[in-house]
Amino acid sequence: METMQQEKGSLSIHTENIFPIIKKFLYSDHEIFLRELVANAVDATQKVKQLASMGEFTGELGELKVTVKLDEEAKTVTISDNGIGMTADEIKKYINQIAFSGASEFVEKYKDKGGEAGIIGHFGLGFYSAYMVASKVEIFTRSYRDEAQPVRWECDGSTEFTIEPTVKEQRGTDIVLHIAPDSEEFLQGARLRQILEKYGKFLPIPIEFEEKVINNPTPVWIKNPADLKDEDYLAFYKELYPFSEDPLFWIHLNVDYPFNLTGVLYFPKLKNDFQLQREKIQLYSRQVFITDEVKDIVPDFLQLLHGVIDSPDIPLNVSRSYLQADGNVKKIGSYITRKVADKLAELFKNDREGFEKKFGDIGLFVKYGAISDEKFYEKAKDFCLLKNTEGQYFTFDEYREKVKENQTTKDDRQVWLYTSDAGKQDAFVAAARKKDYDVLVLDSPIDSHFINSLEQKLEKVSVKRVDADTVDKLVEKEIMPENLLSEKDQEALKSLFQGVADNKSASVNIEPLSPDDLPVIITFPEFIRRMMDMQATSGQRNMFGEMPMMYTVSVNGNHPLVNKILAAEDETEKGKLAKQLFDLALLSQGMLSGSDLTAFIQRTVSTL
Ligand SMILES: Nc1ncnc2c1ncn2[C@@H]1O[C@H](COP(=O)(O)OP(=O)(O)OP(=O)(O)O)[C@@H](O)[C@H]1O
Repeated sequence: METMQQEKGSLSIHTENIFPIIKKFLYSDHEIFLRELVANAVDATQKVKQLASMGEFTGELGELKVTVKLDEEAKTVTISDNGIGMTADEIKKYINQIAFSGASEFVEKYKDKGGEAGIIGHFGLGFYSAYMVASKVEIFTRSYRDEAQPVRWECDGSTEFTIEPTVKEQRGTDIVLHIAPDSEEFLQGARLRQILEKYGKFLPIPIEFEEKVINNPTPVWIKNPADLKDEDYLAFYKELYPFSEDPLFWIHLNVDYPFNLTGVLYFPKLKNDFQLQREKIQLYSRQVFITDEVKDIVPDFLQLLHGVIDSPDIPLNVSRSYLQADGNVKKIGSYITRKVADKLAELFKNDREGFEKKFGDIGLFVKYGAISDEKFYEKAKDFCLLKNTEGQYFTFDEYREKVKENQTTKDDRQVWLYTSDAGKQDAFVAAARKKDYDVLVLDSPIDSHFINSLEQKLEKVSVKRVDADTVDKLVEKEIMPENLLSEKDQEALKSLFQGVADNKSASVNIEPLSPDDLPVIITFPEFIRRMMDMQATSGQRNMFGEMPMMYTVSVNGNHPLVNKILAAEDETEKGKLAKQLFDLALLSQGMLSGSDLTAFIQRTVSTL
């Protein structure tokens, strides 16, 4: 065994203040010290295992593990491993120089940008992150090399360190943190356990804390898909999200070129509430949890999925703007997008019926993807389904065929009709169905955006809500019914109803509808209504401000009751009739409320 003596030295530091700076920058994320030190300990065990497999280490490997110990009285937290260990020279090189250069590089880079969100928790500051919580750190280590002298290193966060021979029986490293007075929260067992479970739940070797192993070293994503059953994937889902409903299906990701990535993505039952996203995709790097804020790595719509992505190729120690420009990160986004689209296409092709049943739960996701990602749309256009009021499902092409005959306008455009609420818009749906028009159900919060993007993408298709116009005008045909009323009668009706509506947002039209249609119909012009809907769902302050919804009052010139108004002698009688018909139209659109509704009911009762 080589002999060594105590040695003192000074870290080659350009600024004396590095530790206070580290402390300040990492303010919000002190807890990652444990992630960093445990990850180093795991790496050390992996290294000795690798040496053994290459025949460079022939001793007893033993059961490789990492142990975290808390000593409340001594105010220390110790991270121990039986990994590769370090010689005195290695400590000098790896701890005094390399680890330190990592820390000083960090400070150099970010000293002016301490506030930039995102960098902080992601930056693997490595060994020196110990000084965020410790006033003094000791290392006891014994290298795997037989002849190596065990050493003890100590540094109190100043630029001075001590290194000296020590006694240590076992191969490996103990890192002893003397917790600083301002970090005593880390002297609580429950807090340490919480941090270990957050970052270390799937580390590849056992992590022991308070006599219990806290991790599952072989999560499904690192296994071979061929060896896994559905139960395994479902059990893993429960492990990730104990309180969630089972997912619908999943994709096992596995790629090693041009970047390294494994993972499992699950499709949850989304229903219609994509605002309520509690569970998130978790990002790991070699089984170390990094974050569940993946918005710079995974395209927005994919964030509706759940599961795990593990990639050592995602740069974590850089700022957000850099991340977005990073080539690997972009490729990862498009790889996942392609995999997800392929999986959906395969499900659609192999089991159309099953796919239709699931569509209620994944439609929101598919539509969101189709709107926001051109490449996804290219695939999704063949499996994105439209459902009609009869509960039948169609692809875009199938639907085009279905309505071609009956819903093509005189200028050769198709009009696709939809309802956003089949119950409320029942009268309009019924009118359209009577004309043999098909009506789609598009009632999810994303649909106003989806419809807009459909119109831009599909040639010669307009999409209109059933109450966007009177039924004859929804699909403008060659032959429009003629107006039988005289100009004078039309004028008279117009000013009568304008008076009754008493509303600047209402415009009155006299129209030659069928006598079977309702006498007065209130409709909302598609374009403005949709823009307002879109702004409401995207939660922006909108350019329409508090503007009331514009609507059209269509008076059916061919209805007997309208003729009765014209025939009435007395002006008050005319007014009364018109008011009653107008209120009925409001009622059918759910727009009659408060004292107007009460008055309407009383008036109606008194006529019976
Ligand atoms: N428990 C340990 N056992 C053996 N060597 C260790 C241990 N902890 C640290 N080291 C050595 O010290 C070096 C520096 O560690 P540090 O954590 O600062 O940086 P890193 O692990 O190389 O990178 P990162 O910044 O990503 O953590 C390691 O590369 C390793 O060689």
